[in-house]
Amino acid sequence: MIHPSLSTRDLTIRFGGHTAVNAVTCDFRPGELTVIVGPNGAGKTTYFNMISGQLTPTSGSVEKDGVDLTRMSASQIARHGVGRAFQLTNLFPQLSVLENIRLAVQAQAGDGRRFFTPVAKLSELTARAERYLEATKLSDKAELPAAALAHGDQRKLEVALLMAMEPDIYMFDEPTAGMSLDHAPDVLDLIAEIKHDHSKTVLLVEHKMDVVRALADRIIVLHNGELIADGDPGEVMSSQVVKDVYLGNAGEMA
Ligand SMILES: Nc1ncnc2c1ncn2[C@@H]1O[C@H](COP(=O)(O)OP(=O)(O)OP(=O)(O)O)[C@@H](O)[C@H]1O
Repeated sequence: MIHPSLSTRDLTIRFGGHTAVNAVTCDFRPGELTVIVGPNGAGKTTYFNMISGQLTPTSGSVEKDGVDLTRMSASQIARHGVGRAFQLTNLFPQLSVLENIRLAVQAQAGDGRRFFTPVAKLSELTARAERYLEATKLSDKAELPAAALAHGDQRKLEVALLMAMEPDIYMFDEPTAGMSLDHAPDVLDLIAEIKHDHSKTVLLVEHKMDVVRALADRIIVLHNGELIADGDPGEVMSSQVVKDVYLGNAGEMA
């Protein structure tokens, strides 16, 4: 059995009297893509927010490769190799697409604070940035200001920035939300490629069943903040407990 790269133990958060995530214990392993499903308000995003440090749990813990991340800030957690795709929060809108990726590569290389970069080093960083540009099919947009990208291309740029961080754990929260049908396959192909790298662990929150079917190695189901099912996609989706949960949410799992 492969050793878990990421674990949550009894992870819990309460907002006032409301327990949004309740004692979720789960291990995630390299080479595995886990899709987290559940009805609206089940606690999926809140669970993600505790793993990536946007929220501090009320109790329980998050551990990566034996390191306790529970009380760390979001940026410390990112430096420990947990990368989450965010909508444009780490983007410089006026800089070109390539420059944005190069800055992310530079930050990953530990040169983020250096004002002057030697030319040889700069060309190496640019070459790496160009690889991510190509992987995300944005090469023809390299010189455009990031702000000028259409929504679908901005989502691809988010993935490029995430790849440039070279995280061990990739977290995606509805990566194709709001995307047109012609752009979504590119992003899904990228995630599929990431999952083929067996050193990476991928966590995905997703409502769209075609996306879940295409990518999931494993599905976990949250309901009212609790983990109610965990396992092989076919088994989980056909289980009675999942059918019961979704019965009152017809149409949600399209
Ligand atoms: N900062 C907060 N303060 C108070 N309540 C919150 C906060 N964040 C989340 N909640 C509550 O926690 C519960 C879980 O919300 P969460 O957004 O994690 O669900 P979700 O499964 O991601 O839903 P969706 O699929 O609709 O995105 C909800 O009842 C929500 O109202």
